Amino acid sequence: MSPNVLIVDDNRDILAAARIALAQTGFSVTTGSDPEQIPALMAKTDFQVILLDMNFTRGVVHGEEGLTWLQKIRENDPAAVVILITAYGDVELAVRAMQNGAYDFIQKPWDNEKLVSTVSMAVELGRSKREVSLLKRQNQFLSECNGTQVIGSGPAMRKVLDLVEKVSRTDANVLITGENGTGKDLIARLIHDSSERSDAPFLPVDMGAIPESLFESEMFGYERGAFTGADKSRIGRIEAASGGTLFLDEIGNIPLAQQPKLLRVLETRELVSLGGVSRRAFDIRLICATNSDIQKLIEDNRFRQDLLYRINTVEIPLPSLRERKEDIPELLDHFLQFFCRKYKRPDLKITPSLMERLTEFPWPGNVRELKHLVERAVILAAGSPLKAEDFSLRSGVSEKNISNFNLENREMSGIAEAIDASEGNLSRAAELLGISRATLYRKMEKYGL
Ligand SMILES: Nc1ncnc2c1ncn2[C@@H]1O[C@H](COP(=O)(O)OP(=O)(O)OP(=O)(O)O)[C@@H](O)[C@H]1O
Repeated sequence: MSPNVLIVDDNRDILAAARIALAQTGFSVTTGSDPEQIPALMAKTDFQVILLDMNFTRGVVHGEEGLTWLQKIRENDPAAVVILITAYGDVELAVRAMQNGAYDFIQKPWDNEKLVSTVSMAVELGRSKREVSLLKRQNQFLSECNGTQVIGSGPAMRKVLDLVEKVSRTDANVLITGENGTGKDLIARLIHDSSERSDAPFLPVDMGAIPESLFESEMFGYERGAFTGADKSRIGRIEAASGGTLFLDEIGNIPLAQQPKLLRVLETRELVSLGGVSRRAFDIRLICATNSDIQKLIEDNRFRQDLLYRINTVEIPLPSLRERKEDIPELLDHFLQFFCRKYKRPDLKITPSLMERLTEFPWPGNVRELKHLVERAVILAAGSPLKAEDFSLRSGVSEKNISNFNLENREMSGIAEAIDASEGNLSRAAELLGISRATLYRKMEKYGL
């Protein structure tokens, strides 16, 4: 669908020239010569960009009319993207307009190419503003119904929350490390929500999901014509998070060749979009996360040390669930209550002996796996109290559980599953595992089972 652009100017020649230039490039253009028409036009059409003259009364050149109409437009639609048309050399007025919320200004007489590129950028900004506001509403909804509450009052989690509280008060770059499902995303959101940027967007980007060939255009944006198929300009993820927090998840997946480009942009806090020439400043708080051993990636020359220095001003390591077993009963109770409410089931209980078994389970997929299995148990259980089978610990792996490929994790969960299957009979468990009882004891001790 072509973007709708409204142009309001009392000079009909200006209207005609702008209409021709923009319509030729695929915009759907509406014009008006009297600003009084603006409210009615805005009620009828959803304009992605409004181009507004500064002076409408003959002989008046101080621009107050433009500023008044800018304010009215923004009252009507706070997300409206307005570009002001100013007389040549009236930079002071243009600056005032931008302080009052205009996106940009264009001086008369303009160069058509500049007009088209300014309007294209403005359309993109409006689009990403709407996306971000949708994302914000989704985030809010998710945290309300999914409980972004961070559960865990044991010493390991208290240490994490203490760090979170300290970094939230600053704008420092944070690196969150931990196995899959330990809550890296949750902690990143918590830092954002507790920071001064909480009213601005929190924009998560999965670095593993961006193909190398699209890295620059996705992150830094691109200009129209930058590559085949770039039929309009687009801002990148960094600018889309402007004013808020950019959360780069799976940072270990950034291709090595792209790392110096990201480093430069983070150092200078300025970027040039693909195919562009001008530098644009941005203002973001950066949080990164990884489940990889980043030091190992550096040793293997797959991650740059200087980029790590840039992103890990403060590092927050998240403990695996095995390392904070004390929180497991609390997490089970929390999710049990949450899913019983969600699925309108009566209060399902976990007996103390099952609680003990679940606390001893190694949970290779960490909190995500625990949450997922509680949800399944609540949906499928015949009644209260819940039984071990309701948790199907034997198939207890979560979709995203990459740490499951770790041999030690596999051994540990294999042993826990065998003990589970033999209902605590260790001779039988050793038999199932094809090892001696003594070896089983040794391994149980090793894994704290
Ligand atoms: N301490 C916690 N309290 C409550 N819920 C938690 C906690 N930690 C994690 N969760 C929940 O577990 C699930 C997985 O958490 P999250 O996505 O934050 O993990 P992650 O470390 O980012 O995982 P991945 O590395 O796979 O992206 C989410 O539903 C999250 O809400």
